[in-house]
Amino acid sequence: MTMSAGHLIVKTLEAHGISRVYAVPGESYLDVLDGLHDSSIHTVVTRHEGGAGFMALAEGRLGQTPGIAMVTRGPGAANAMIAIHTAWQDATAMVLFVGLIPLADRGRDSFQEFSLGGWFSTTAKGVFVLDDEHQAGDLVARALRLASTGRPGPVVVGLPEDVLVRLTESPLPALLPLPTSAPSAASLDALATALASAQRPVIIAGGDDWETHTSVALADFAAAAHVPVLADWRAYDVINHESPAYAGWLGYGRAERTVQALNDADLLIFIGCTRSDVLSEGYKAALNTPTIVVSTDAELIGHAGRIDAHLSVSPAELVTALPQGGTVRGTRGPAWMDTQRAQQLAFSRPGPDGGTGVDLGIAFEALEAALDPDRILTYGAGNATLWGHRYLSHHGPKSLVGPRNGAMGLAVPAAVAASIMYPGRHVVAICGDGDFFMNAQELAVSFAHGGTPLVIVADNGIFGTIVAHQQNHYPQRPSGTAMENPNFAQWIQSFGGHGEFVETTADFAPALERALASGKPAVLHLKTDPSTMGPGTVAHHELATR
Ligand SMILES: CC(=O)[C@](C)(O)C(=O)O
Repeated sequence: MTMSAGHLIVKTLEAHGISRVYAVPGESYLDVLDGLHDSSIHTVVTRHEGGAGFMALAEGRLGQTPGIAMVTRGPGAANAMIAIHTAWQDATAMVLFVGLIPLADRGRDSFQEFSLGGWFSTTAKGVFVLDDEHQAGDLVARALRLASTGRPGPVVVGLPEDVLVRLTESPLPALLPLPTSAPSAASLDALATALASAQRPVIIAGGDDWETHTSVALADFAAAAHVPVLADWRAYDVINHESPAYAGWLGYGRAERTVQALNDADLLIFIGCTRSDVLSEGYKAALNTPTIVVSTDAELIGHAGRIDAHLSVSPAELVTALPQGGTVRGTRGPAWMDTQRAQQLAFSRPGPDGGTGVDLGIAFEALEAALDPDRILTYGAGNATLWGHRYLSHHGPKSLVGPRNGAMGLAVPAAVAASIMYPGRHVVAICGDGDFFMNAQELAVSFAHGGTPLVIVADNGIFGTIVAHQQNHYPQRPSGTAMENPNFAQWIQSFGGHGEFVETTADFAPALERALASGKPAVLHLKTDPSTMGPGTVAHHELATR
């Protein structure tokens, strides 16, 4: 069948199971937009390309296909860059389509021209340009595949506007199954032997590649084998927090004890993640501990320190092939795991922070109790996220989106996308005031597409993480870290949403109940104490020195 390259791109996306694209329109890719007009794909128009990119990232993390964003030429690509960096560092599958200037105008510094490869090549798995209309389908199929295989990540595809309208008779590309593998009997034996002789093993699980049954299999195995499981930074949803093996998480704001567990361990098994900069506390913790890594990334990008074995399989391929946990206990009793677990339960038990305004320690206890177990939580960056990390629980995979690269502005667009994807589930963005207003505009998209996210904004009027660093290095000289905020409750009300301005701790729980019952996109604007830098025992100086 004859069709334009732009339409063939849309047909290929449909055939690959893509159900939504997140787009800021541009005249450079009109033909793709035209193809979307009659497509089963739902086009979610966002208000900023950073929002489109972050929503695609959320789709890639919470769904079954890479997330798709579409933007136009230099300005659009520039705005979308933050999501590509995040998807790269976080290892999340997404494809960014960028409409480009016509081929004939190339190299003349024509209107909005830029170098796609120059901008993205160091932070994407691949950068392709469609220079031949007959390749349109194959290029899209290749981009989707590359985004998902090995270490997942972002792929960028440039679409010159004149190539998009050319006609082609190329057929839809065949759907290629993704590669599968299985751990060898020898590597499983070696893993079992190492586990059976370890007294203090720890499993560290992370990445996006978890489903309910694989997460349950991991939890069952670990509990029976008496091995505590720690979650990677902002991958806390890899395991049900009610599992007796779940022992907390690593990364900024972590319990001291989780790092201690790494340092005390005599065997570390990383599944779906690596001993990264953040996990190793800046390339310091447990670098020389006997280590088994389970990852489909042959290069193990970002891994620091010792490796005794690398099983090149996915978490699913490993955990469904594991022996019964009870067979690899050796002489290890439950004490090591139980101690870690007990300490995690204590760490995650909310308590008051003190200070003025809304006490987040108390508010988050109410939040944890009010949310359904299948809640989806989204985060941006900043100290405000730490209350959620510490006090809110996950009960299964694909229920968290947070920037492992520390990118601000992710929480709102991720929540909007999550709520469009999963209507009826509680979706809550946990934001500081800095993070919230970096991409707050994307809440407008919820009104157009039916999502009902709740945003909790902890407004202390400062970029708190940076103030914590300043207190450590330049005491009593805060500089460049203050903000003036509008009333965010009135702001969301002006859209037709539910907004409440909450100034006292006692007012929080009733406001939360009303927000969840409202059936509308909602913002709870909490005034909080700028001198409270983090939850509970996370002291100012401790965050600042990390
Ligand atoms: C704690 C902090 O602000 C970080 C590390 O930048 C983040 O939240 O990503």
